[in-house]
Amino acid sequence: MGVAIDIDNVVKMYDEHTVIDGLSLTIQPGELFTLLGPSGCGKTTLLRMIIGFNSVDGGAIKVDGQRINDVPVSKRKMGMVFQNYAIFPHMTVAENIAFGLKTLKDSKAQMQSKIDHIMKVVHIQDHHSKKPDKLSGGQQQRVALARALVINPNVLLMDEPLSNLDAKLRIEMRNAIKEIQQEVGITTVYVTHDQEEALAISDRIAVMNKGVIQQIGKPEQIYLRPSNLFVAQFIGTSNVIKAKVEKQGTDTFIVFNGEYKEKLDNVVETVENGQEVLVSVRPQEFTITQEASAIAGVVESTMFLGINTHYLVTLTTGERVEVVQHIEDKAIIPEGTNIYVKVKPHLINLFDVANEQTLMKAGE
Ligand SMILES: Nc1ncnc2c1ncn2[C@@H]1O[C@H](COP(=O)(O)OP(=O)(O)OP(=O)(O)O)[C@@H](O)[C@H]1O
Repeated sequence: MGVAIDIDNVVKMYDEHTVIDGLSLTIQPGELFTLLGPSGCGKTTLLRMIIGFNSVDGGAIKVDGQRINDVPVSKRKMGMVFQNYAIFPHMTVAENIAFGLKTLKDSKAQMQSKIDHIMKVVHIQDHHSKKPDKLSGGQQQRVALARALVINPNVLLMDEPLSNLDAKLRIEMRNAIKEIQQEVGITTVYVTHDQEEALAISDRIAVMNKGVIQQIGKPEQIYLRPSNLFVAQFIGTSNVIKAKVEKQGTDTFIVFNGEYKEKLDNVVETVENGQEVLVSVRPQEFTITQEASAIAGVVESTMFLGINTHYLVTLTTGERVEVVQHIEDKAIIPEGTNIYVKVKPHLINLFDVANEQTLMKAGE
């Protein structure tokens, strides 16, 4: 089911400027693999190298072990869906989809059967005679998807396909894309800068920054155990606060503000007693408590958002953190209240101050 894609030490230069300098990753057959990163990090550049719109200036791209660097776009058997749909306004839905089949030498009956089939797969069959201006954004994107899939490609490439849709439709369409991708079983490379979308849709994610892969993993691995501070801050919201490691025999503790400490079970052995570290704590990984032994702070602002309440808290260290409490946890705390916060030790992550790399054990 699907093909494997090997990206082996690839380089991309625009004029004299190197934007990707020796990037490697492997995409498994049939998986939905997402390239995630901030604007300008090189996601689209890499996607365009895979389909062949961009030259490969070093290294190799292989599909099922075959090097494709010099294979023309039309011979790569790949389908692509763009942010702006790129469907033709003067053609009906069915004509747009048929356009993808033009280069194949199918009989009329074969073409019709392929078009009918793919319209059903993407749930657009009831609109086959409509022009795109009579369709919603989501329906237009389904047409673009059908046109990419109708040629029965080996690989599907999607570049920010949901960016032009409103928030509600984006969620509906990401579910639809995931379902269709699984039904077809096609190896898919998906580009987005939206971390929530990436978490929701992907089998695996590569987080990129400045042309360099920061981490590759399943959504929950990347969220729970980010490999460096960039990933911790790019995926979701993370507060970063300073703390010190304390070692007592075989036990490791993290000490905040010189006094409040928690025992940690999943820190690498190489951390040293007294080592200063950066700790990333997501807003929901704090607990507000009455215990004076925890980290003291004052509530600067309170925002009630229904299911959760968000607090901006200034700690006595001067650090400002966002704290989220579930509605069931506590009564709403007014601004100006002195509070204490604790962390949930199994969820927080420690990073080296110097290189900002994780100090947590791999695979946890
Ligand atoms: N045709 C080009 N010529 C010169 N530089 C380019 C070209 N295309 C992209 N770049 C540069 O290469 C870098 C990577 O761009 P790319 O479009 O791949 O990033 P991206 O992560 O997809 O960002 P976005 O989400 O904004 O599209 C950027 O610094 C960009 O300015």
